[in-house]
Amino acid sequence: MAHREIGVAVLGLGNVGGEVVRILRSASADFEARVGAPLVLRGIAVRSIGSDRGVPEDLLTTDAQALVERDDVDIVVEVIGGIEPVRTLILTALQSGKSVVTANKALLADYTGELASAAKDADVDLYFEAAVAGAIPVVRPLMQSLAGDRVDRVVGIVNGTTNYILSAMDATGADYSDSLADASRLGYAEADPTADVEGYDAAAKAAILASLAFHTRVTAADVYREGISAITAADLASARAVGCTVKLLAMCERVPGRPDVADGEDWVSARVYPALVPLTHPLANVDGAFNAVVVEAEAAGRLMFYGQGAGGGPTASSVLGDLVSAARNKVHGGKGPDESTYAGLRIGPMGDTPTRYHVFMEVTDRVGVLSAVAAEFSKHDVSISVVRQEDTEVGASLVVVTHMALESALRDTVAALENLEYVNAVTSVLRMEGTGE
Ligand SMILES: NC(=O)C1=CN([C@@H]2O[C@H](COP(=O)(O)OP(=O)(O)OC[C@H]3O[C@@H](n4cnc5c(N)ncnc54)[C@H](O)[C@@H]3O)[C@@H](O)[C@H]2O)C=CC1
Ligand SMILES: N[C@@H](CC=O)C(=O)O
Ligand code: NA
Repeated sequence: MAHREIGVAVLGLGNVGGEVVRILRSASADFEARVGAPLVLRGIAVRSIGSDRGVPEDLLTTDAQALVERDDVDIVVEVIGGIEPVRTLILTALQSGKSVVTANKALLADYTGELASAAKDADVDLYFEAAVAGAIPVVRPLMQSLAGDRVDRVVGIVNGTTNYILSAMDATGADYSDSLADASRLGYAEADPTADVEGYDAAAKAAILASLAFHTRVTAADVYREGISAITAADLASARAVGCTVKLLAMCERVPGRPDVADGEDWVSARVYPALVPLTHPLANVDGAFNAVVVEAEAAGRLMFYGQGAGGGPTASSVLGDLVSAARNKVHGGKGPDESTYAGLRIGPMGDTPTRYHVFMEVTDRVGVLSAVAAEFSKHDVSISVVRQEDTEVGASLVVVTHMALESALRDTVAALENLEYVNAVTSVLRMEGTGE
C-alpha cells in the first residue's frame, strides 16, 4: 500500500544544504524506493532570495519559523549552523512532532540534553551523523553498533580544515593563511574559520564523541582545547626530525580511576590539541580534508573509520542517510535511540591527564646546559625519551621529547625551564600521541 508523502523542510542552502537539496531532487525515485514513500521537499529556508540557486524560487522562503511550523512538514533538516535562531527552530520542530536531522556540532555540543529530551518527549528522532567527521559513519556506530561493548578510547582527526592546512604546510611548505583561504573556498571551513583553527569545532565534536562513547553528558566547556594557529614551519620540521608529523587530534579517554585518589572511579578525559604523531601511525597518513577516528573498545578491540570529513557532498551524504532513517521511521514506525547518559562519569581536569611533551628550546651553547635542563625534568619526575641538539647562528636549539607523565608535571617542568639561566626561550611545546609510551 502506498504511504502518504513525507514532507521535508531544509533550513539553509549553503555548502551542505545546496548538496542535500541537489541530491534529494535528482534521486527522488531512489529515495522513495528506499523509504517506502515519496520524500517531498516542502520548502528551503534561506537568508535572502535573489541570486540563482539552481532550485525553483517557489521553494525558497526567508521565514524559517513558518516553514518549520507547516503541518505538511514531517522532517526538518537543519544546515544553517550556529546557535540561534537554529536552537529555537529545532525545538519548535521537535515539540510539534517533527523529526530533525542536523549537522550542527556547535549546537549539539552545548544543547544535546535539551534537544534530545524534546525529541524523546515528542517521540520523534534527532539524528546528527553529519555533525562529526562529515561523511564518516561514526555517530551511528558509537550509538548503535557498539552499544553492546565498553568503549575506552576515541582518538581522531575530526576537523577537515585544520588537517588540510597542516598537511599542506607539511608536504609543500604552503603558507598558513593561503591554506586556510583554500579550505574556505573548498567549503570545508566554518562560516567563521576561527572555530576551525582555534580548535572549537574539533572540541565540539570531541564533546559529542565522548558523550556517545562513555554514556555521559560532555559539553564543549568540558573539553580542553588548543588550536593550530601557533603552529609554525619550524614545529613541522622539528616533528619530522623525530619521525613525526603534527595533527590536530581530538582525544576522548576513559581513564581508569586510581584506588588512592578521589572516588577511585573511572573518569573521562576529553581534549583537543595539535600533537606530534609518529609517521608510522595510521593517523599520520590522513591528509587534506580527510578525517579518521580510531575507537578502542573492550571486546571489539581497535576500529578505524576513515573518509572525507568536510565539504558539501560528503556532509550531505551523512545528512541524507539520517533523513532516510528518520523518514523510514515515520513510514514504518519506530524511533532512533534516545540520548544515553546513564554512566554520568566525572570529567577530569587536563592537569590529571597523562601525556608526552615535545619541548623546543633556544639555549646558549655552553657546558652544563644539557645537564641543567635534564635536572629540571628529573626534579619534576618526568623521564626523557629523546634529546636532540643543533647548533644555530646564535647558540643552539634543543629538543627534548619526554616519556608519559602527568600534564601538570610537564607544565611545571616547562615553567622551570623558562627560568633557567642558559635557556633563552622555550619556543614551542607540543604534545606527542600515538606511541603508547
Ligand atoms: N561544510 C562542511 O564541510 C560541514 C558543515 N557542517 C555543518 O553544517 C552546517 C552548514 O554548514 P555549511 O553549509 O558549510 O555553511 P554555509 O555557511 O555554507 O551555509 C549556511 C547557510 O545558511 C544560511 N542562513 C544563515 N542564517 C539563516 C537563516 N536564519 N535562515 C535561513 N538561512 C540562513 C546562510 O546564508 C548560508 O547560505 C553548519 O552547522 C556546519 O557546522 C558539518 C559538517 C561538515
Ligand atoms: N569546518 C569543519 C566542517 C566539518 O565538520 C571541518 O573543517 O571539519
Ligand atoms: Na559522520
